Amino acid sequence: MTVPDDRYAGLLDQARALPDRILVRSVHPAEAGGPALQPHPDKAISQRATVLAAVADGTSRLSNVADCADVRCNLRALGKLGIQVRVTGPGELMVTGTAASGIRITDRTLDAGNSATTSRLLLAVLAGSTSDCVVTGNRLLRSRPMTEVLDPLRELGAEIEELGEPGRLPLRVRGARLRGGEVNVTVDSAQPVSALQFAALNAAGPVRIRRRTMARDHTERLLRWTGVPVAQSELDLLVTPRRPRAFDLTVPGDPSGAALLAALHLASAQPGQELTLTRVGLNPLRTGFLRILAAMGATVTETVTSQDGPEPAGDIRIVLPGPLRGTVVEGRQLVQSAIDELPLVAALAAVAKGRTVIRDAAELKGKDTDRIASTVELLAAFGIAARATPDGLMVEPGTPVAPEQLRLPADHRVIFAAFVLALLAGGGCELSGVRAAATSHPGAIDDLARFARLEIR
Ligand SMILES: O=C(O)C1=C[C@@H](OP(=O)(O)O)[C@@H](O)[C@H](O)C1
Ligand SMILES: C=C(OP(=O)(O)O)C(=O)O
Repeated sequence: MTVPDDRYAGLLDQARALPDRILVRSVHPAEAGGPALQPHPDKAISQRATVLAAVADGTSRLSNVADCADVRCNLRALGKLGIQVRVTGPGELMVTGTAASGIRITDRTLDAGNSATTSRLLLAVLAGSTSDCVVTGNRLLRSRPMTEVLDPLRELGAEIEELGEPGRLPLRVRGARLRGGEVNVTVDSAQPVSALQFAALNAAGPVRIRRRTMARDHTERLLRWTGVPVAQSELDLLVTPRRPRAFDLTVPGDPSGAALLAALHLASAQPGQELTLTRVGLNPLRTGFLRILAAMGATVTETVTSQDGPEPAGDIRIVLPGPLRGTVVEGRQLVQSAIDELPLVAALAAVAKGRTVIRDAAELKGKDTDRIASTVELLAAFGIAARATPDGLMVEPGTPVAPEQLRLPADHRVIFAAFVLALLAGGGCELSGVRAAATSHPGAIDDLARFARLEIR
C-alpha cells in the first residue's frame, strides 16, 4: 500500500512515500533525560471530526489533523460528495459542511481504502442523505464484516444493497428518510455506535442506541460539543436529531502513537530511564495500554494539561523500575480501551517475567488482518512461543531472536509490534512490508529511528 497520491498529498505534514524495507541494525537507547516526545495526531478523532465538519452548519477549522492513509481516504471521499475541504497549512483544514440534501456527488464510488472507520461513517451519513452511492474499499477492507453497521442502519430505514459478498463491501446506499427508534449494537466495537450517531443526526426522531460495551466515545463528545443533544443512561445513548454547529478543533496526539513510543522506549531503555510524552489525548476509553503497562510493572503518570476542547489531553511519564511482569488482560472495557495496542502488549510480553494472557479480544480477528493469528505468527518468527485462543492469545516469554529477514503482513499495528520485537532482539533484522505503517502513522519509521540504527533498503 502506498500513501494515496491525491490532491491532499504534499500538503499535510507528513506526506511522503515510505520505504518498504528497512534493516534494524542495532539498538541505541534514547539518551537519559532526552527530550519529551510528541506522538502523531489522533486518527480516530481526525476521522470523526472531518465527517462531522462535513455535515455541520458552516465552515469548521481543524488543526493537527492526522496525515495518514486512512484519513486521506476519508477526505477524498468527502471531496467526491462535493464537500469543500481546503488544506490551509500542515495538518490544517477548513471544511465547509453541507446539509444531507445539499450533497453534490462528483463520483458515485467512494473508496474507503483500508479504513473501516471511514467506510462505516460514510455508510451512516449517506443512509440519511438524498444521494445514491457505492461505498467500497481495498481487498482487506472488502473482507471485513459490515453487518454490525448494516443491520441497525436498516432498522432505521436505510436502503443498502450488498453488491458483493453478503455483509461485506461494496455496498450501494440509496439515501432515505431515516426513522427514529431504538437500535442494538451487539458487538464491542465503537464504530457502529459512532456510525449510528451520525445517522441519527438526520433521522425523523430521536435514536436510542443500546450497546453492550463502553468503547471510545469521541463521537458523543464531539456531537455534544457542537450542540447535538446526546444523553447517556448506563450504556444507552439517546441522540436527538440536530445539525451540528461548525467548530474549531485542535486534534490531540494519538494514544496509539504514544503507546508505540512507550513500547519502543521500554524495549530499549535502561532500568529507571524515563520517557515523557506530551500533548497526548488522555480519554480514559483510549488509554488502556497505560493501565496494562502499570500492571506489567511500569510506573505511569498521566497529567491532564488541557480540557478546553471535547477531549482531555496532557502528558504521560513512563519509567520502568525493574523487569516487566507478565499479566492477564481481560474485561471488555479494558480490552476496548487498548484494542489497537494489544499487538504491542504481546510484543513486550515476550520478555516479561511470566506468561501473559489476553482474553475477551475476539474482535481482533476482524481487523486489517486476523490480529490474533498475525501477532502469534510474528512472535513465532522471533522465536517466542505464543498461542492463539478463541478470544485472544497467550505469550510464554523467552529470548527474542531476530530473523535475518522478515516479510510483514499488511497490518500497521502488527508492523509496530515487529519494531518492538526487533529492538528486544537487539537488531540484526531486515523487515519488509513496512510501508503499510502509513495506514495510521507514516512517521513510524522515524519513531523507530529514535531508538535504533536503521538502514533503508
Ligand atoms: O472507532 C474507531 O475509530 C476505531 C475503533 C476500533 O475499531 P472497532 O470499533 O471495530 O473496535 C479500532 O480498532 C480502530 O482502529 C478505530
Ligand atoms: C483497525 C483499525 O482501523 P479501522 O478499523 O478504521 O480500519 C486500526 O487503525 O487499527
